[in-house]
Amino acid sequence: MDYDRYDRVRAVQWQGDHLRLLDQRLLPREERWIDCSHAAEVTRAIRDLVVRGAPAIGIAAAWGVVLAAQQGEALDPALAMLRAARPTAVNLMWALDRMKSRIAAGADAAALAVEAQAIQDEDLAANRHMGELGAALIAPGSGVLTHCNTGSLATAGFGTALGVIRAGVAGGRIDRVYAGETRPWQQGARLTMYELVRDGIPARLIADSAAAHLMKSGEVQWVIVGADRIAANGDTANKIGTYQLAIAARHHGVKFMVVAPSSTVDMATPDGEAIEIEMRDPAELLATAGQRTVVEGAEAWNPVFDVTPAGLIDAIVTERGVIEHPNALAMQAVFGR
Ligand SMILES: CSC[C@@H](O)[C@@H](O)C(=O)COP(=O)(O)O
Repeated sequence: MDYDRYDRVRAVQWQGDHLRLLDQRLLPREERWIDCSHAAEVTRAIRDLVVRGAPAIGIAAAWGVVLAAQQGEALDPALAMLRAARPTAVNLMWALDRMKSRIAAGADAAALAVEAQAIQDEDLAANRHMGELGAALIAPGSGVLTHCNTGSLATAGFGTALGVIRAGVAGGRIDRVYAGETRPWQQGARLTMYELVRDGIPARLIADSAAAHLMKSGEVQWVIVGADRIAANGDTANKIGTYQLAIAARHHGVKFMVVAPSSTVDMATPDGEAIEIEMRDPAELLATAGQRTVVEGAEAWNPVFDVTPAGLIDAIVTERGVIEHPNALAMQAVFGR
C-alpha cells in the first residue's frame, strides 16, 4: 500500500542531541513542537500527555534514557523516573527494560541510541504488518468504529487500530469509518479525526454515548481498538470506554478487534484484575479546554483506562499473528511463558 499517502505524521523525532515531540495537547488547533534535552523533560512530557499512546510513550522513554546517558546523568534514577511517568501502558516498562539490559551490557550513549532507534523502527514495521493482518479479517463493504487515538501520533507511525483502518480503506474492505470522541481528553475527536482528515479518509465523529445506537443501526461490523496492556489471559486494558463498547458490540453481533504490538503484551500479568488503572486529575473532567464547565464544588472520578475481558474480544492482532477468541492457552502458544 502507499504508506506515504496514508501516514505522514511523526510525533516523536530524534534530533541527535534532543528529542522533538509534537505537543498533542494542542492539536488540532496548533502544531507546536517541544524540545527535550533531559530525561526529566521527557518524563514530564509523558506524564502531561504531550506524547501519549502506549507505543509512543515507550519510544519517547527510550530516547529519554539516551538523553540521560548523553548528559552524563546517573542512569538508574533516570530509568526509575521514566518508569513512574504513567502506570498502565506496559510498553513504557518494556522499552525501559530493553534499555536497561543494554546498559547492563555496557552500552554507551551511542549504543543506547541504536537501541532506541531499533525500538522505534520495529514499532513502525509491526504496525504495517498488523495493518495487513487485521484488514484481512474484515469483509469488503464493512463499517468500523474506533476509540481513542491509535494512529501515527500514538506510535512510531501508521498506527495499531488506525493502521488496520488505513489498510482496510486502502484495500477497499472498509467503506465507513466512525470515531468516538473519547471523553474526557478527546483523543478521538482531536487526534484521530486530525489524522483521518490529513489522510483524506472519510470519517464521521460520534459522541461516545452514540456508540450502541450506531451499532444497532447496522452501519458497523467491527469495533477496532488498540491496547495499553494485554494480560496473559487476553484481558485487555485500553482507553476508558473500551469495555462498554465491547459489551455493546457483543449485544449487537458486531465483532471486536484489539490491535497491538507484542510490546503491549504482558505475560507476567495473569489477568485484567492485576492491571493498574491510571487515575488522573478530576480537573480533566470538570473543565473543557481549560474552561470550567461544571459547577464549582462538584467532584469527579477519573479512571482513564478500563479492562475488556478476553471473552468479549473476537481477535487480538499482533505482528506475531492473529489470536482469535483469545484465552490463556492461545496467548501462551504465541507469547510463551
Ligand atoms: C496505539 S495506542 C493504544 C492505546 O495506547 C490507546 O488506545 C490509548 O488508550 C491511549 O491512551 P492515552 O491516555 O491517550 O495515552
